[in-house]
Amino acid sequence: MSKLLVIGGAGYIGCHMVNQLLKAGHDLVVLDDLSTGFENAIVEDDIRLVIGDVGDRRLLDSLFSDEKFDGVLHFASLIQVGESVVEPARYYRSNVAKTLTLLEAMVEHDVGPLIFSSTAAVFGEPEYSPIDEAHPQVPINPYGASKYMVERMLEDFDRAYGLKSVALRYFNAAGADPEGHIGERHDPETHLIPLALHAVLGARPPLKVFGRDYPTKDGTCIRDYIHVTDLAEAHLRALEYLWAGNPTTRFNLGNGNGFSVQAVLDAVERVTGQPVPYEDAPRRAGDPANLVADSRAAKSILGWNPRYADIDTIVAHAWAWEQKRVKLT
Ligand SMILES: NC(=O)c1ccc[n+]([C@@H]2O[C@H](COP(=O)([O-])OP(=O)(O)OC[C@H]3O[C@@H](n4cnc5c(N)ncnc54)[C@H](O)[C@@H]3O)[C@@H](O)[C@H]2O)c1
Ligand SMILES: O=c1ccn([C@@H]2O[C@H](COP(=O)(O)OP(=O)(O)O[C@H]3O[C@H](CO)[C@@H](O)[C@H](O)[C@H]3O)[C@@H](O)[C@H]2O)c(=O)[nH]1
Repeated sequence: MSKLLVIGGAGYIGCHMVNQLLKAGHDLVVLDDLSTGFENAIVEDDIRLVIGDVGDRRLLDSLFSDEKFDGVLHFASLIQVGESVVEPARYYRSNVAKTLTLLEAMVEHDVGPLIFSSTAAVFGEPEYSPIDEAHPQVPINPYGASKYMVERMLEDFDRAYGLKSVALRYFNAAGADPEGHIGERHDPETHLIPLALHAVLGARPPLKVFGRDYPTKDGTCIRDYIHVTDLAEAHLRALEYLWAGNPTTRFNLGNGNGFSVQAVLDAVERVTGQPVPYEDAPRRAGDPANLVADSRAAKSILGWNPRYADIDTIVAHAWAWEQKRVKLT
């Protein structure tokens, strides 16, 4: 059993990670400021939740003095691309400066290794597809740039101070815990699958399809949707990889299958048995036409094998969660 610090563990991906780490028998402390997360997303008993900011150096010093951690998983970040263009200062402060504070504290207290939540947005407009780890990194918005900067810091911190890390670049995180206890809860919600499900439930106005004039088969944008449980599994594998003494690196995480916005709406109709109310809308600024991962490195090096690659399964798990949420409210 290892002792782990999960930062941002009350958020969407973090709470699925907490669930999986507990199932794997690890001992956890969650640090979260609850700015976008939910205390009741941590459904398990006996977890120490520290409510605080990852940029609070005194808090980190006391946490790292109190407990001896075998690793840190860092999910805490601002995550909205559009907002990052309008408020870059907040994004660089939150995602870069606060992460730097964390890295400094980890080095000083000799804590490691680190698993960092990165994103496909570090690549910008793709030059080829599927996107592998060698693809040039030219982020086109402050959100992607902030994650790219942290990736660079991680390389430098390894070289200079020996801090070992893996940056995991998620493509489109989707779905929910197959057992139905937890799921996606962003406020405001900006992601396609929950918005389409909310439109089916009548909880929101019709979904806006952002652009039908992309150079794709049906004119809508293509993305690689990866189940949140499979993402969590990759973190466990990445921890084991680092504990085995392997070097600092980064991996792209997706299924390698692209689904257009229209194909996702078709899947939502198949799963819910109801049409998705939608209207066509102009393109959303900053959306690349096609983002699909080449995850062969994660598969061969980490032994990662996504279990829920089927888009209907991903949507079905999200649908089960959304129906439960509606009953809860
Ligand atoms: N959702 C996706 O599709 C996606 C895709 C690629 C990468 N990511 C990355 O995955 C990570 C998690 O994303 P998510 O969708 O779960 O987001 P989320 O907003 O649901 O979770 C983030 C969590 O971090 C906490 N947090 C934010 N700032 C904090 C701070 N300063 N101190 C302490 N806690 C703080 C929030 O309260 C929240 O619980 C992020 O780093 C994001 O950039 C997400
Ligand atoms: O109301 C909506 C919402 C989304 N879309 C489209 O659906 C696709 C997926 O959009 P969304 O679910 O918002 O995800 P992305 O914008 O692809 O971004 C996600 O995936 C990125 C990596 O691929 C991460 O960096 C981001 O954090 C994460 O939000 C895009 O083509 C959008 O244009 C719509 O047409 N209508």
